[in-house]
Amino acid sequence: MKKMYYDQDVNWDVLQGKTVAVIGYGSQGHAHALNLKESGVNVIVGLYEGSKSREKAEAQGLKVAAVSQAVAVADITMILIPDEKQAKVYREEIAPNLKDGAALAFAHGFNIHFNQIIPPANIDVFMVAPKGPGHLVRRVFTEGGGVPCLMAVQQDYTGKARELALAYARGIGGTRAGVLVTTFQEETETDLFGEQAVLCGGVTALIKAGFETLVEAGYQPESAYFECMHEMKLIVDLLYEGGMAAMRYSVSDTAEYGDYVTGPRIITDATKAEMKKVLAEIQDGTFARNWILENQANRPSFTATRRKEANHPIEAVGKELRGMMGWLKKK
Ligand SMILES: NC(=O)C1=CN([C@@H]2O[C@H](COP(=O)(O)OP(=O)(O)OC[C@H]3O[C@@H](n4cnc5c(N)ncnc54)[C@H](OP(=O)(O)O)[C@@H]3O)[C@@H](O)[C@H]2O)C=CC1
Ligand SMILES: CC[C@](O)(C(C)=O)C(=O)O
Ligand SMILES: [Mg+2]
Ligand SMILES: [Mg+2]
Repeated sequence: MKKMYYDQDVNWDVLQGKTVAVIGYGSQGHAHALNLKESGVNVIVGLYEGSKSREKAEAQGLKVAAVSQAVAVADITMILIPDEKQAKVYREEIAPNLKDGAALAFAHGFNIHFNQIIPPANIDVFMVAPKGPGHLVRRVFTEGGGVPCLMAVQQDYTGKARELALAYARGIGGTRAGVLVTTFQEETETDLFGEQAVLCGGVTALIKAGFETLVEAGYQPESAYFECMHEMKLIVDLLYEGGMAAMRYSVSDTAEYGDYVTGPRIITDATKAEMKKVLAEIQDGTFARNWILENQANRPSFTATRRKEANHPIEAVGKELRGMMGWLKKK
């Protein structure tokens, strides 16, 4: 197995006396800022004038400043605003304020790998990319655990970039779970592939196809929802905790037999061939170009699809059923 880095491998001293500017206070931003602060790091959150997030960050005990001011006082600037907004904010507010020898950090390699941000030579550039949604990076940390991270160094101007990245990963809880060294290219391509083909695109397409098949055959939507969406989390929890063996141990032998004979009829060689095409379009920049152009055109296709997806019948029945689950309402 490749070397994995854990808490005991970290030189925590490299963060002593340093200030981290966390730019953005959304999914990843709030998790990084709060986890770092609770790990004893001096954090300042950078937001724009009139940002909706300001009140929340301040209420949670964080210092907040304009992006330019936060970068100017920071030793490490972690960019945690949406990928499609990063290049403009970098050009206008971050680049002019970066100190010689400071570090610029990312949680995803898109803008560096696809040349949307080209940093100057006199800074460190690293990535700490949690392999999980920001709200879970925060929740798991408060429960004493961590989310595994990928770590990469693109520029090592100070000679300390790797130590700094590892210490940063510890500050957000990553080295509790394990940190793997990678490159910006590998993280960018695997992350885009994973979210499109498996984690987000693949899973939602599978759930919708299952739900529609049952409802179109005359079964109750509530029953189809429990079967295809609600129980997905409970099955995935077992995969998370103990791999496929733990899931197959807990389900009935009838389910395990069905898993073996039917799974390969659903995800076929044709599905894998399509996955390879998706990966090729990520690798050759086609996906990145389409996403950048979609944003330049003010997201017509993204907005229309988001609206259509929100109106899928599984969302209406799910909302009603989840409304009766008191423990979910509290979250
Ligand atoms: N979401 C995730 O779990 C993961 C994300 N990543 C990566 O992390 C990065 C951040 O993604 P994510 O957390 O989803 O981002 P979000 O969409 O959650 O970021 C929203 C935050 O950015 C702020 N923001 C928006 N525009 C600006 C601006 N011009 N200046 C300052 N702040 C601004 C928003 O403020 P307001 O609300 O006031 O508009 C809000 O606080 C990306 O690179 C992404 O690929 C990596 C792993 C997982
Ligand atoms: C799976 C989606 C993700 O890559 C993530 C939570 O890791 C993202 O970009 O949000
Ligand atoms: Mg990801
Ligand atoms: Mg991603």
